[in-house]
Amino acid sequence: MKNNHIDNDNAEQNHAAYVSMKGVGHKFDPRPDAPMVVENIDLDIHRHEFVAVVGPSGCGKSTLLRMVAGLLIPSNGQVSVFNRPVTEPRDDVGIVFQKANLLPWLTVRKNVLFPLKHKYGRYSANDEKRANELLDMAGLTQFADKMPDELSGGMQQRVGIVRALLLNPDILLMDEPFSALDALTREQIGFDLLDIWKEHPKTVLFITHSITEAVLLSDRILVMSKRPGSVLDLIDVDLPRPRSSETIKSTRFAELTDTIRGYIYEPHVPA
Ligand SMILES: Nc1ncnc2c1ncn2[C@@H]1O[C@H](COP(=O)(O)OP(=O)(O)OP(=O)(O)O)[C@@H](O)[C@H]1O
Repeated sequence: MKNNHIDNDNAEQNHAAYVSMKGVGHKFDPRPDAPMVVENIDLDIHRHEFVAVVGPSGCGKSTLLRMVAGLLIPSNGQVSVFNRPVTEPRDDVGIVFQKANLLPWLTVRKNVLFPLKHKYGRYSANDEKRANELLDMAGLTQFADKMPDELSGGMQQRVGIVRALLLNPDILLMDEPFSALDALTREQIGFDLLDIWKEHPKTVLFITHSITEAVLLSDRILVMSKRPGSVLDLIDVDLPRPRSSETIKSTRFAELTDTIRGYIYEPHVPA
């Protein structure tokens, strides 16, 4: 009976909006006549859902991500996580940026463990074990004792993802994490990310300029208009998982990418 309760609670948690944006708008310039950067964003993300955000350069994608992280408080509306308004920087989010920004004087393993050491002053043998498991999952076991400059760009980016995951955040915010990588590495690391996400479910907000990457990885895609960024569409990616290179060849994949291209390359007025 007790277990059923726990299961019901979890089911409810997973189904409820985990990250919620209601009427979110922002402008950096506080003057009343200054233009908005983003406006009227309504978005509910479920727990452990993978949501990609696409839209023209400057439409406010990173601004949205920073608001979820609590690094920026919206001028209008509210961002909440599990029904609590985000009012300050959250320490339960992992952020992965375009560049891994590894510390060049630490080995890969020590880079991955660094945030724990920084946060708690130390890390345990169990943390080290988890770091090794995640590094293994990311195909980096052989490189754990190497220095960052001995790794390729794709490997460094994998280290950055492992570093963000080791803190076991419930929310993973990814801001164009693969944009500095070549196309092949980019596709492979996308599949690696999906494997890790399956093993360690997280709520993911993933910003990308690549329409194919958005379709390949996510459950839903938020398509934003040009500045001031607002919601043009929220597209369900009804492609079966696990996704693979076969997925890319499917008719449905082509249909979904075409729909998004239509939004990005043809002028559209938000509804
Ligand atoms: N700290 C800031 N102060 C003033 N303006 C800012 C600040 N940060 C971002 N902006 C402006 O807000 C707008 C949205 O920026 P943001 O980085 O969120 O867009 P984006 O969609 O992520 O862009 P890109 O795809 O080019 O990375 C841009 O016009 C940018 O110049």
